[in-house]
Amino acid sequence: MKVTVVGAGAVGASCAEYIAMKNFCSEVVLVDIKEGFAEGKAMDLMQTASLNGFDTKITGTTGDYSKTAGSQVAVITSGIPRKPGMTREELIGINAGIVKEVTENLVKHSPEVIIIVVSNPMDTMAYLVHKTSGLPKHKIIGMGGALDSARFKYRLAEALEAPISDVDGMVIAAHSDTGMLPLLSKATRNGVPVTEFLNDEKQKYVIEETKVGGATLTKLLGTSAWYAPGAAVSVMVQAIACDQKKMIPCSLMLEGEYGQNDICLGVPAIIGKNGVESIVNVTLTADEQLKFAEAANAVREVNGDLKF
Ligand SMILES: NC(=O)c1ccc[n+]([C@@H]2O[C@H](COP(=O)([O-])OP(=O)(O)OC[C@H]3O[C@@H](n4cnc5c(N)ncnc54)[C@H](O)[C@@H]3O)[C@@H](O)[C@H]2O)c1
Ligand SMILES: O=C(O)C[C@H](O)C(=O)O
Repeated sequence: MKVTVVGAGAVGASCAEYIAMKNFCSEVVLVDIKEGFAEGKAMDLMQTASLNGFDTKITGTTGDYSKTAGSQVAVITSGIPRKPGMTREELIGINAGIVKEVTENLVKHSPEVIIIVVSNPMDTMAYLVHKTSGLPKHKIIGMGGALDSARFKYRLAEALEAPISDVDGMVIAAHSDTGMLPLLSKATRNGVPVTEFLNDEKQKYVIEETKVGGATLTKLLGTSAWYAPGAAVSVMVQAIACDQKKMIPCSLMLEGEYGQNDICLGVPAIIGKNGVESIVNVTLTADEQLKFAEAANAVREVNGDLKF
């Protein structure tokens, strides 16, 4: 499988590295706008191949999309990241233009491509790709839930004082500081609801720390995170490449599911060779339904700032 990653910055390079290390792709093409940057990252990564034992060929290009032709999957990470104190939504002014232009270039050279959208504000950028790419809806997947769920599991393991392999859980709704919905009611430790182990204070801690997971790292790093985002994308690319039919929460165009229409929001989905194989309808509590609807209202407002 040939995969293109647009944006050879922190997330793009990390994602290319994880994909290569897992050795399931024949080729990864990195694209960046900064002269020589993608070529340099590709060369540096290729020089880890003999050390890390992978055969994936990684190449780089400065904006030559003919090199991406025939990609089955493309990941859009191009755009600016937030700085401490900013919200993801504040990035829309710069990132919308970048994501639109990149999408047009990708589809021109790979009309059958499946696009994974990473650039922020991600739910709105995924919506923009739907409105501008002409691709069918099962081929556009926003990455947020996979990362947020990994952070949820990290916080659950911390609160439970348990190994992460013992815990399971999922985050849906918006990829934003306020609109994330960690499904505590469904989270388990080896099949036992975590609510049986955690008191109210610990439950609240896990939920709040999960929601601001990206902001916490941005404050510590001075820019946003890249290892877990890169790993989350690689899991999604592998689910497509290997037709795993894995259930992963992703930001998808909703047409009636979860009571929403004409919006991209995080919902559990089965991911396989066609991209989105199906959306999974999970029964939410009344409180979760309310929070999901509130998150949708907030994302809809941000989408209103888009110009097509
Ligand atoms: N959805 C998520 O969960 C998630 C997670 C982490 C980061 N992000 C977002 O991903 C984006 C990238 O973050 P980063 O930390 O990698 O930033 P970064 O600055 O390290 O890398 C971005 C790269 O995009 C390139 N770029 C800009 N315009 C381009 C264009 N038109 N064509 C090709 N390349 C272009 C830049 O030159 C840069 O190398 C940000 O918007 C960030 O908010 C999203
Ligand atoms: O927090 C950010 O701005 C980047 C990304 O969305 C993340 O969650 O790490």
